[in-house]
Amino acid sequence: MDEVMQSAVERDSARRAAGERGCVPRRRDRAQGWVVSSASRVVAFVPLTAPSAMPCAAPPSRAWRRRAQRCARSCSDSGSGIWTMAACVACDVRRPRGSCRSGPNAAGMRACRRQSSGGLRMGLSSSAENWDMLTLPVRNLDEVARTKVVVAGGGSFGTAMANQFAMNGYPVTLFVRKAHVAEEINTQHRNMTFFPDFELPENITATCDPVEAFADAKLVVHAIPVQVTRAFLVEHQQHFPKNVPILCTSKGLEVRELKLMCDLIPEMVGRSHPVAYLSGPSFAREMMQSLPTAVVVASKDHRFAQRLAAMLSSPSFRVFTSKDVVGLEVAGATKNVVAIAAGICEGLGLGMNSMAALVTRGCSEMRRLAVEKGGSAVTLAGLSGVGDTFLTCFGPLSRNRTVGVRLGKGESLEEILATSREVAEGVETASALVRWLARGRQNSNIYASRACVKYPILFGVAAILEGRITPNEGMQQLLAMPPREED
Ligand SMILES: NC(=O)C1=CN([C@@H]2O[C@H](COP(=O)(O)OP(=O)(O)OC[C@H]3O[C@@H](n4cnc5c(N)ncnc54)[C@H](O)[C@@H]3O)[C@@H](O)[C@H]2O)C=CC1
Ligand SMILES: O=C(CO)COP(=O)(O)O
Repeated sequence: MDEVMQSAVERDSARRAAGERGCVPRRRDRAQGWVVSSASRVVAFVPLTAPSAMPCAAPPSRAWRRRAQRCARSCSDSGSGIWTMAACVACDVRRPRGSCRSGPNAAGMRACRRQSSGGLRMGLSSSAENWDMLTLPVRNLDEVARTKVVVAGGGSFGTAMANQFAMNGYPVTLFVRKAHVAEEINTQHRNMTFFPDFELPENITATCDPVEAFADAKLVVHAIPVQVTRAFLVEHQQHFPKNVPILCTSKGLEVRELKLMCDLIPEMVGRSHPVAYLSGPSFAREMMQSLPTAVVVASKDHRFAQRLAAMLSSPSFRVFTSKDVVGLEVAGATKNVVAIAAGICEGLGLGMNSMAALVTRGCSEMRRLAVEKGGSAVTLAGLSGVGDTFLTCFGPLSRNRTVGVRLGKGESLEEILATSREVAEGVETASALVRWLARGRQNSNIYASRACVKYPILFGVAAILEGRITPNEGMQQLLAMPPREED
């Protein structure tokens, strides 16, 4: 057992090593976990378990596997479901001498059983009040294996989401545009365009045929860039199964009609489809590496958000829920523009004082805008607000930040876009945002609106992207603003 109970540091480094080698969880072990292996050897064993349980980073010892299997069988016999087994396995890992029946959490287990006819949260920190809903989509392997998830968009985030669902046992169909991408995923289990270094689980398949893709889908994950979402839905929504739930991961504001995804998607697909929105600091590459990540799923239907959280959660992926769809959506759209500003600051070499000031004031603009549109300031202080802003402003993997850095170094926007393979949503969203803020004004008057004074960073970035001012002039204008009370 000691070899399994490694220190947190050892655990982390082993998982990171697995990620760096391009290893992915390949198959579900009989003890209800994932064997993470390279071509030649097992690198780690990750028990399939609820979010706060820690994975172990060493291959399981034979004694541990026997105990875990016994534990899992006993849970299975009592009809407690897979999450119960997983929790027991995790519990067993952490308490070498404990077992399902005699462990220190036996009382909690009984309480959970009473609450939810089989749901169990042994050793986990949060309350069990909603556990019955959380257990639903992962109650048993057969049910999970029948729950087809379709991910629309074979870009970097679509692939990372597909990987996340597939690792949790769901059969995933990636709906992609290019035949060669589908072919590579089906035959080589790799998305050679975005993640050639990662082997995908075998329960991910890909197709370009919308009829085949969406047939029998139980959940559609939307990972298509914001500006092409309308056209995408016009073309393909007819193939969606009736009332199929949708999880949207795109972040931005539509240029054409100044709509957030939470306005656009229900309008396009009809109100009968439950829709949830995922946001938060989550670089696709780090998710592929199974590096610890925390996100938020927001939906007006909290039960739906909880259901999705349960489907997505894994030892390296923590999913919070929220009802504040507007706050989360405004944050996700705006942080990309703030990240372009941060990149410009970096590209101009203005130092860390100015960077910290700029990002902080950017967060303040985001918060004011979200509250103005009906969101909550609490959301803006959370993962989808400052969390994602920090990641995108300071993280070298950010495409929006990279656009800013290149602008700051003197490249033109045309040059940058012509040489970028992936979408940087902030570019189009910036000009949509200023029009949204200055609603009612003629285009030529937008920069003379009161909103321009209230949101100087958002307007500044838009003006730079539209070529009205240079990055240097943009920064000078910010510094030249009159002193005011901090808000
Ligand atoms: N990459 C990341 O780390 C994260 C991205 N996101 C968001 O996810 C969304 C998608 O981003 P990525 O996958 O990273 O973008 P990407 O640029 O990597 O891929 C976009 C995908 O959309 C497809 N696509 C483009 N136009 C299409 C059309 N008309 N019809 C069908 N498919 C089309 C492309 O073929 C490509 O596969 C964006 O809104 C982004 O902000 C959210 C969190 C993290
Ligand atoms: O939204 C993201 C991470 O949460 C990705 O940001 P970029 O689009 O700037 O890479």
